[in-house]
Amino acid sequence: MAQKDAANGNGATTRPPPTPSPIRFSKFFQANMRILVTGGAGFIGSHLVDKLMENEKNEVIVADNFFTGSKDNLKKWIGHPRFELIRHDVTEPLLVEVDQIYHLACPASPIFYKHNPVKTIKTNVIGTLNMLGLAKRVGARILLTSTSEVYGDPLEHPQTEAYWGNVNPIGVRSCYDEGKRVAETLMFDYHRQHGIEIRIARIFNTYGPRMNIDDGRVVSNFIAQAIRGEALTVQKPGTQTRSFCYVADMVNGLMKLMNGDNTGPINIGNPGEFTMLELAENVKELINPEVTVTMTENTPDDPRQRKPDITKAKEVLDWEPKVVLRDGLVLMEDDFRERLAVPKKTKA
Ligand SMILES: NC(=O)c1ccc[n+]([C@@H]2O[C@H](COP(=O)([O-])OP(=O)(O)OC[C@H]3O[C@@H](n4cnc5c(N)ncnc54)[C@H](O)[C@@H]3O)[C@@H](O)[C@H]2O)c1
Ligand SMILES: O=c1ccn([C@@H]2O[C@H](COP(=O)(O)OP(=O)(O)O[C@H]3OC[C@@H](O)[C@H](O)[C@H]3O)[C@@H](O)[C@H]2O)c(=O)[nH]1
Repeated sequence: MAQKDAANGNGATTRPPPTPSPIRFSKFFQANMRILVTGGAGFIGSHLVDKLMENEKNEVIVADNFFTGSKDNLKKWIGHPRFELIRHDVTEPLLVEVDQIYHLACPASPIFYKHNPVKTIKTNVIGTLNMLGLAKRVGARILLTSTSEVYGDPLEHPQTEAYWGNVNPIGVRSCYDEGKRVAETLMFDYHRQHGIEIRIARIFNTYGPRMNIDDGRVVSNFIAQAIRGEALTVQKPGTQTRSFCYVADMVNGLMKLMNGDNTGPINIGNPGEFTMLELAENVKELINPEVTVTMTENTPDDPRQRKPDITKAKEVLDWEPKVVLRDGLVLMEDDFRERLAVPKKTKA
């Protein structure tokens, strides 16, 4: 029971939250909500920025080092009076005046986060410390995009937020898994010690338009392979499972979490669970029935199963995903075909 309470973030704060800028309480000047999105040039971040920019009361600042993200993802906002883009690495302090911080900066694809593992840890630990320091100074609310990888290779299925996980602390994925676990710890310590308003989302594998074509994650790999007419590379054994969430559902969940009352951690993901062989069959059927499926070597510590229990998100956020995998794959196909310049064959 103690485990459940701690996982739900019931640790009491010892201090009142820091005071936000006086402009928040100004009588005559209607200030906009100033929102910082770290990692906003990336896949999820840029979709979040699109949604935040729809609200004319929001001013959005993106801070990104462009390691996996791109200005291209934000091109429609560059030059907009309510939008600012800063080339910045979150491992360095950032001085901006904001009311909310969506802290996404961190490579998400295993290929990229394993590329420079020490940098990945610095991004998760020093980057999160810096953003918490900023939140403390300006009295901002901060949301961390944590991950299903905090559950490691889970021994409980599906995973609830109360599960403490089964993570290898010294493996090749640890820079990310353990990095995010420390980031969660820092969030709760700043909350308890300094009264910072925190929100933690545990995101499950998310897919959709605008993913890097060479991102290396399974959905983008299979879709690009199917469009190019290449074999779909299922890593062994192929029976490992994942739950895939469409990006629009994810953004909706993150915004509800930020603007709600619950600190989290809260699982945000789609509970539909598929083996990688099933995913390959779906992609093949929907996108290119002529491609073959080939079995390839897997990487160390690949989790065997993952499925979110989203009871808490339903209860406290009134959130659940709307887009089923087969619909989401088709939406993503259109975007990938455009970027790969391979139009759909029309039936003769
Ligand atoms: N997409 C998923 O399936 C998934 C699942 C779980 C958690 N998440 C988390 O969500 C967040 C966004 O994921 P994504 O899929 O959009 O990944 P992404 O790689 O497309 O985006 C990450 C962004 O962060 C930037 N970045 C990386 N290191 C940085 C640094 N040190 N300083 C500043 N910017 C930096 C990158 O350039 C990129 O724009 C990440 O924190 C990731 O861990 C994603
Ligand atoms: O070409 C491929 C790529 C991957 N895979 C398999 O597909 C499964 C999913 O792999 P992905 O690379 O998409 O990523 P994972 O689900 O392991 O991690 C993902 O979800 C949790 C997030 O925190 C991570 O940031 C995200 O990358 C793995 O079992 C992997 O072995 C293939 O079968 N073929």
